[in-house]
Amino acid sequence: MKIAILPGDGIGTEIVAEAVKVLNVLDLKFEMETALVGGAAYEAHGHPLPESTLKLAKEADAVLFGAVGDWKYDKLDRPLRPEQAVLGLRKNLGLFANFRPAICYDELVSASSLKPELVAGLDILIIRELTGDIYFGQPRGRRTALDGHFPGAEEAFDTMRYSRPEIERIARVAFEAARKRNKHVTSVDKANVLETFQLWKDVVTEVGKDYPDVTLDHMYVDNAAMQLVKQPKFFDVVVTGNMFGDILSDEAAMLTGSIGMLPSASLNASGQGLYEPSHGSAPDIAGKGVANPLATILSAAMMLRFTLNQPDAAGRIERAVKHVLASGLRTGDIWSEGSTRVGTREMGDAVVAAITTTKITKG
Ligand SMILES: NC(=O)c1ccc[n+]([C@@H]2O[C@H](COP(=O)([O-])OP(=O)(O)OC[C@H]3O[C@@H](n4cnc5c(N)ncnc54)[C@H](O)[C@@H]3O)[C@@H](O)[C@H]2O)c1
Ligand SMILES: CC(C)[C@H](C(=O)O)[C@@H](O)C(=O)O
Ligand SMILES: [Mg+2]
Repeated sequence: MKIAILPGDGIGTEIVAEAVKVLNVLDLKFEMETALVGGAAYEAHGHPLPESTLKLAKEADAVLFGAVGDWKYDKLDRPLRPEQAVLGLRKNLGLFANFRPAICYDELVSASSLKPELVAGLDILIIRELTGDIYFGQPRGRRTALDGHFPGAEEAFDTMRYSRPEIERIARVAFEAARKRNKHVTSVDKANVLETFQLWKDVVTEVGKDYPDVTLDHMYVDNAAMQLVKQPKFFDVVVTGNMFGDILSDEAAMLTGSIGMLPSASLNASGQGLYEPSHGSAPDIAGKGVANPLATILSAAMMLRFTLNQPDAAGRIERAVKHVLASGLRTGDIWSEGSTRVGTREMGDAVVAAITTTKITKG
């Protein structure tokens, strides 16, 4: 089993180091190879996604990714910006299905932004389409406006688009996932305004006919943003497009206590996957040793379950994380009165200790 390790920038290097530490105590044989990506790769090779990094990612069974980006690259031309690396990996590896589970652990109910009764037991799966939509649609660019409110002015434009097969395949992923859960899919769109999302709604409805055992409802994205904080437990599986999924998953993160708790898996049609926390490189706390590594550690668990066929090892990591939270250890983002504040490394060490010494994480 070969894992490409791409730590990236900012807290990416700090949190990936902890996930690698956890993988190393599982008594499994992995070959791990590390490569530069994002701003770090731009500094060293002049490109955020060098050919050698892309090749390594393509050849590996799975990719463990940290995060990329920093404000200091804001002035670079878009193709050279660190964020293009993550988009390039998603496109080149065909990683169209992004799973972002928002689970509120019992121990973190008080860390959530919502009242305890709204989030206790919360378990939502956001399924975000990851290789289409306005993120990748062409044409895009800048030009002089010929019409609109200010003809003659400089304007910029992007293209929102989805094809029927793209919508069909992500819808099937969502219905299949719902079958293994609470059999409820909410498709989030903006069909009242956008042609793209009228097609989205039509296709999801058609695919839904093949899954009569799964309840399907449709919700406009603005209402979904509200319902997520009004009654989050209404949701089971949420399926949506690339941009709405990006925004709603950060919102859902705060139901779980912190974006530092939200792992993700991005899969292609053959099950190969890239695993990364849903958050970014957090330049505001980078280098301080305070970032929460649990989203990355939980992403490594998803990698073991989804791509590397090691569900027992995945379960050991997940139980170890619960055990550590139950013991009261908290990084700053999830800290509350009465708990013990720890840094990134101490949190990783505690997960390792739970795996290696605690009986409850075995078997
Ligand atoms: N997949 C990715 O690589 C990815 C994802 C999102 C953003 N980004 C990039 O990251 C950079 C920063 O973006 P941003 O500030 O909008 O989003 P961000 O997710 O990096 O940070 C948002 C806030 O959450 C906090 N935070 C994030 N992860 C945390 C963790 N593990 N523990 C504790 N606190 C955490 C940060 O300190 C910050 O206050 C930008 O360049 C952006 O493009 C990259
Ligand atoms: C860094 C950026 C390109 C990325 C996205 O928008 O998909 C990030 O916000 C995410 O959620 O993974
Ligand atoms: Mg995002």
